This record gives sequence, C-alpha cells and structure tokens, in this order.
Amino acid sequence: MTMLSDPSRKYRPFPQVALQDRQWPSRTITAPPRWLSTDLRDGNQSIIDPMDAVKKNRFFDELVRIGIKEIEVGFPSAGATEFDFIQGLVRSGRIPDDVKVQVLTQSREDLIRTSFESLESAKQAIVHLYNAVSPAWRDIVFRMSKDEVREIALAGAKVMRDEASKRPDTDWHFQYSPETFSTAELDFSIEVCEAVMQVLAPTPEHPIILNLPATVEAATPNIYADQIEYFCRNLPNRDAAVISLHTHNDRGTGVAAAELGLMAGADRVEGCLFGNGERTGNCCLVTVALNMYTQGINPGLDFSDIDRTIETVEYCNELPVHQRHPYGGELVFTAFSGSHQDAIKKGFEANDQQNDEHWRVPYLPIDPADLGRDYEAVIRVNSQSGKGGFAWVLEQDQGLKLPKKMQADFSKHVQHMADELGRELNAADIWEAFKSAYYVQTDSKHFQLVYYDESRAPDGTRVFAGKIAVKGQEQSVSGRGNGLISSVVTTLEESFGLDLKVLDYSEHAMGSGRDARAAAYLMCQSGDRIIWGCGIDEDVATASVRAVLSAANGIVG
Ligand SMILES: CC(=O)SCCNC(=O)CCNC(=O)[C@H](O)C(C)(C)COP(=O)(O)OP(=O)(O)OC[C@H]1O[C@@H](n2cnc3c(N)ncnc32)[C@H](O)[C@@H]1OP(=O)(O)O
Ligand SMILES: CC(C)C(=O)C(=O)O
Repeated sequence: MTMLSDPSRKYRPFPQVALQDRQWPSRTITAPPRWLSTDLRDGNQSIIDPMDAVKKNRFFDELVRIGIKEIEVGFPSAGATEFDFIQGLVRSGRIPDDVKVQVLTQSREDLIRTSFESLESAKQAIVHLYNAVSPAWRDIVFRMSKDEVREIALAGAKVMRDEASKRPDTDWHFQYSPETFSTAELDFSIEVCEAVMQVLAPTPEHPIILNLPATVEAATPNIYADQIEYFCRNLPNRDAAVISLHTHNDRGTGVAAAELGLMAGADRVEGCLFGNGERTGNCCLVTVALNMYTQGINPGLDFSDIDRTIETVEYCNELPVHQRHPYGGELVFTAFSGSHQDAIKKGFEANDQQNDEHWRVPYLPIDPADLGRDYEAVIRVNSQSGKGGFAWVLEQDQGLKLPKKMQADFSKHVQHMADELGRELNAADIWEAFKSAYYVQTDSKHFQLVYYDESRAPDGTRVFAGKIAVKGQEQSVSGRGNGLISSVVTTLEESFGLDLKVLDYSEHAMGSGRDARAAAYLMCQSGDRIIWGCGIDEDVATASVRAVLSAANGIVG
C-alpha cells in the first residue's frame, strides 16, 4: 500500500487566517476585473514544445480579438526565441493602443536589463518582477533569511526603476509578485510589497500592480479569499496598488479561488484561456468571465465565437480543450440522457413562448447560441435517450414535429436501433429509422401511391380514384367517403380488405415559402393494434393520402 493509513504523518492541514471579521462572504461580484492573459508566458512555459513566433503571434491576435487589454507576452531573458518575438511584436505596430504588453523577469540584474531591452520602443508596457517569499522557498531554494529575500525584491525594484528612467518615451508600469504568496506569512508578503512600493513610488494615478499568486494551490478557496482580504486591509498605501490574482489549480479550485479573491477586494485576474499553465494549470479566464456573464455581468471579453478561440488555443498549445471543460468543451451543452433531453426540449419551447428574455432552460446554465454554439449539438441520441431526444433531432434535422403519442410509438424503433448498433445515433440514423418504421420516402413498401384524383360525387361525398402499386404491380382503385381521408380508407378496405379505423389526425407545414412542404400524421386502429402513419408532400392533401398508405403499410408490413 502506497497511500498512508495516517496521512497526517506526512501532510499538515493548512492553517486558518487570523481574520475574525471577514467581509468577503457577504459580498458579490458586480463588475468585471482587469484581465491579464498569461497564456504566452505561464501557459507557454508549461507546454511540451513552447510556441514559436508564428504561434505566439496567432495567439496574441486572438487575445486582442476577444478583448484582453493586458497580455503577458513572455519571459524575454529565457532566450532568443522569446526576446526576438517580443521585440518583433513591439516593432510591428500590431499592439493596439489600448493593449499593454507585459514581460516577466526574475529579480536578477542582467535578466531585468534584458527584459527592458526587449521592450525597446514600446509605447507602454508592464515589467513584472518576482521572487518567492514563502518559508519552503526561502529555506530550500534560496537558503536565505527573510531579510535577504526581501533584499532580492528591493534590489530588483531598484534596477527596474533605473532601467525605466533611461527610457522616458515608454509609459512604464511595474508589477511585483511575491511568488508563493499563498503559502507565505501574510505579514511578510505585505512587508516585502511595501518595501518594493517605497522604491517604485506608485501613486493612485500611476499604481503598482501587486500580483498575489497561489503559485501552488494549497488550501480551500476561502483561505485564499481570507489572505486577499487580509492583504488589502493591511497594505499601507492600498490606493496606489492594483491587487491582482494569479491562481493555480492544484486542488481543482483555481477558478473558485479567483472568484472569492475578487469578492475579497482584488481588482485584476491573471490566467490562461481554458486553464493552461503549470501543472494542473492556471485559473481559466474563459470560465471566470462566463461565470460572470451568467450572472448578468458583461465581462468585457467576447466569446461569441468560442470555437474559433478553442481552435487557436489547441493549435498553439498543442493540447486539447477537454470535452467537459466549462463553457468550451465539446460535450458541455450536450444531453444524451432521456430526462435531460425532455427538460431541455421543454425549456426551449417555454423560452420561445415567454415574454421576457431571461434564460430559463433546465440543465443549460447559458444559451449555447451566445457562444456561437449550435442548438443541434445540444441533444444527441444513444441508448440512454428518451423520446424528447429523437423528437428534437427529427424536428431540427427534418422539420418533423411528431405528435406526442407517435413519439412513444417511434421510441421503440429508436431504442431497438440504439441497442443493436451500440453507439450514438446521429441525425441520419434517426431519419433512416423513421423512414423504415413508417414507410416514408422508400420504395420497399407494400402499397405505393402512383397517382390519384379527388372529385366530388353528386351526393356531396368525396371520390378517390387513382393507381396504387401493390408490391410493384399497379392497380386502378377508387372509393368514396365524407372526406379525402375516409375515401382512401374505403378504397383500401374495398380493394384490399384492409381493416383500418382513423383515431386521430394532425398536420403541419414544414418550412415556409415556396419550398414549404406538409407533414400529416395519422393514428389508426386495426383490430386491436394501434398503427401510426406519416405522409410528407408538397401538397397537404397528398400528404394526408400518403399518411393513410403509410398506416396501411404498417398493417401489412
Ligand atoms: C512561478 C513561475 O512560474 S515563475 C516563472 C518561471 N518561468 C521560467 O523559469 C521560464 C524562463 N526561465 C528561464 O529560461 C531560465 O530559468 C532563466 C534564463 C530565466 C534563468 O536560467 P538560469 O540562470 O539557468 O537559472 P535557473 O532558472 O536555474 O534559476 C535558478 C537560480 O535563480 C535563482 N532564482 C530563482 N528565481 C529567482 C527570482 N525570482 N529572482 C532571483 N533569483 C531567482 C535561484 O535561487 C537559483 O539561484 P542559484 O543558481 O544561485 O541557486
Ligand atoms: C510569476 C508568478 C506570478 C507565477 O507565475 C506564479 O507564482 O505562479
């Protein structure tokens, strides 16, 4: 056994934050934060093959297109690929005026200087300095005291200040991250940030960005929220700082931590699209933004063509977006199971009928159409599905609105097919099943309408006269009734001895305008059997004749 029976021998519970009067639990998010995408930095440093300039440029353009205004474009001192891409981007003139690019650097003099050089001639830019401050990193990585670790930050901040002052044509912004903030002593993080602020002298008009990372997510998200609230309440000169969140997803709650962190007073969120990033990834910006959207808040980011965004992300990261990923995954708006399909179908119908625009569709937290997703993908049919599922597919695909009782009849055919094939049934499968169950638009049937005429007899009854092919042999037939349908029923009775009593009839138009067709449905009794028929034709009367023949085929078939 490799898992411990007593894990407390190896792992300690995360301590509570000393914050008795926490305010964040009773706050709500009412406005979007500032968004920073670190796809091209944190995302890029964690994929198997880091992006080349072609991929980085494509990703950058997509980030701009969806409306991200702060983009961390790389780690310039990592090497020539990074440096040249950043210089190329800055010189290309492709950075919109309202977009700031950001670069990350360790707090080492040569690396900071290289970072500034990469941004030479930028109109505006953010230089992001970091060093780890928590005990494990102090003891193990740096082997330094608190004072020495604070000194790393201070020394770096001074180089930043000096490098910026050498390049007055660029509007410089500074960001500092006490890396490993989530596992550090809060008062020490505040102490280091305060020291950095003293060097860089931010003001409310030109604030510093203090980015507080959960470099490794180590506790429940309420703890991170406490840490953020504590930090915001105790940081001197809070007005001169933009508080930024940078959560990772080690415990699977990176998004929750960012949301609670915003309630705790933060102004900005860093993350990656679809949660790429170190280990289990960064907080997913798409999820945080669309969670807000579903609460009626415009996140300021546009995912109305989410598939295009996914395509770019998958191409550049060479990693798939998981099928179950919130909002973007291929299956997240799809219901296979019968009771979900039934509720969704009813929800769409109710939504169309209600007077206001508020979204109320069971099982769907967001309208897929808002993200450019097709309704057709919402309901897919397999052996777990019910009548709501195939009825939806037939309606979307063929325009057929089956009467409720006929859905129950057709259900047996679909279930049989699904069990036989042992796989998902697509729209073509369901249409095939329908055609063969009701002898619609197929040559392999007992009775086939060749042509007919309808006339009125002197006594007012209707006369049906025409040719019906029986197993391919055409026969002239005729019969009378009160209406067209009953005249066909009489014809079948008199010519072929069929026992057929019509119990119910309905019809509807399929489509509109010149191409409109009609569908007719017939519920009949023959002996003790209930038989359904369906006819489709350009002409509504002919559709009803076909429906009778469809039922007749059901009797003999
Ligand atoms: C949490 C994060 O995601 S932070 C971002 C991490 N991203 C990256 O590292 C990607 C880009 N990095 C790189 O290309 C390389 O690491 C480089 C070029 C920056 C530096 O490479 P190297 O000079 O070989 O150093 P290396 O990366 O191994 O860093 C280790 C050294 O830097 C020190 N160091 C680490 N972080 C920092 C920091 N933020 N500030 C100052 N020094 C630091 C370590 O203590 C160690 O020092 P030592 O050699 O005296 O023990
Ligand atoms: C550099 C910092 C912000 C980081 O990536 C982290 O701590 O995860």
